[in-house]
Amino acid sequence: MSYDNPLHVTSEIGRLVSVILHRPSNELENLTPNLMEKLLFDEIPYLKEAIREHDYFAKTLKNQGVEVLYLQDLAVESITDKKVRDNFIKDFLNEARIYDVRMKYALLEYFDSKDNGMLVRKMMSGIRKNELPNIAYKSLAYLVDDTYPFILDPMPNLYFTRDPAAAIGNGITLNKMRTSTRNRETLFMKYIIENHPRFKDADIPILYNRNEKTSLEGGDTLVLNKNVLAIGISERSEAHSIETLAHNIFNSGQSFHTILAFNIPKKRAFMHLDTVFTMIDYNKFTIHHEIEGPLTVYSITKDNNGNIKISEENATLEDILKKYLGLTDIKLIRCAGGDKIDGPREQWNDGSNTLAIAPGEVVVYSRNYVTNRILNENGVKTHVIHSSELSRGRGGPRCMSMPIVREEI
Ligand SMILES: NC(=[NH2+])NCCC[C@H](N)C(=O)O
Repeated sequence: MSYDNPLHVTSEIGRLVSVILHRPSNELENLTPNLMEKLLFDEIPYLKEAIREHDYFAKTLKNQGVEVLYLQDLAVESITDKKVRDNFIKDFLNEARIYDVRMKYALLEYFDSKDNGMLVRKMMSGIRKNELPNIAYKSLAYLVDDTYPFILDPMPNLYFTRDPAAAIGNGITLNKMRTSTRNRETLFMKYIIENHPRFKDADIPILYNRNEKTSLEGGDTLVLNKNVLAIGISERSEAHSIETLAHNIFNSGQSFHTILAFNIPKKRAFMHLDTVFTMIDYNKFTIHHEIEGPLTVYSITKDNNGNIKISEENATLEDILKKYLGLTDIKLIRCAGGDKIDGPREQWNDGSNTLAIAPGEVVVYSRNYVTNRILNENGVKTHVIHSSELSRGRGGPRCMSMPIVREEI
């Protein structure tokens, strides 16, 4: 199946055609206990095993006919032009929180000496102070914080490709991330969209931009169908961002006419909407039972004068979904059946965070076996992947994937 546009995502469940992943690499070897909180990890994964698990994930997708693209390769292929490469390095350093000009210059020289492959790898993995021991000028900030081991912080969350950018229809959101730790990740997709031969001439609508003031992350954006989006107002995505996005989407000439904004609890276990809610079939959804309770959903539409209209929906989640998706029968499948112990345990390891690769067919983590069994009992086909190390970053199969093309449903 081929589409005129390199981005084509009009649902969460249409057969997955192409997806962007990131194979974890040395950035994970730069996690230390002191930095875990800042870098949004709860544990330190064992890299060798994480790679093995991730390769299995990629193989599972390829075996189902999915084209797997890697973020690192796309980034390298986007900077073949010398001018683009120079700008890329410049932008990267400007966002790296290195304020001393001489330090910046030393890094510029260091990056200049690398080929494109090594350049991208180093940007991702971070630079330890002891990698550049002979740096001629050490800034006061460098010297004062003697115990801080990095000149450039690593980006261990890169393998969650879902979050820094998201395809919606033929457009893309280049996200403004909630934390500065993840904000640098979005630069890669910006350069890819602007410069990679696969994307650069396609005139892709930018539905949200990384220089916005308020945050929006891809784990909060779900394309329910070609007319309706669900977006989380969450720990990571702010209400104002959703209004801006609504405005841009309604004016992008696409078929989307409604955004359902889910106001979910602002806490780490629920960081994005997709940690508590995903769509897995025409009428089936995974859900963490704690969001069924008091949950406010706002519908955002456009009135006849082209203005944005917001109304609070006073109905159950089930009725809201029925109403907006035009369905008569809906199944909400609770994480671990809503059990008081298994539910939160499996949700913590992304039991609800499934990646649909076709209607009723999902990729799931092996460790969430209670939820997986319930999915099977409900007629959902599960492709089970290993999950000892990958899950330590608090993200599941949906977080680890950025679909760019799905078949229409
Ligand atoms: N779409 C998602 N749920 N992504 C999960 C990202 C996990 C990552 N450690 C973070 O805190 O940002």
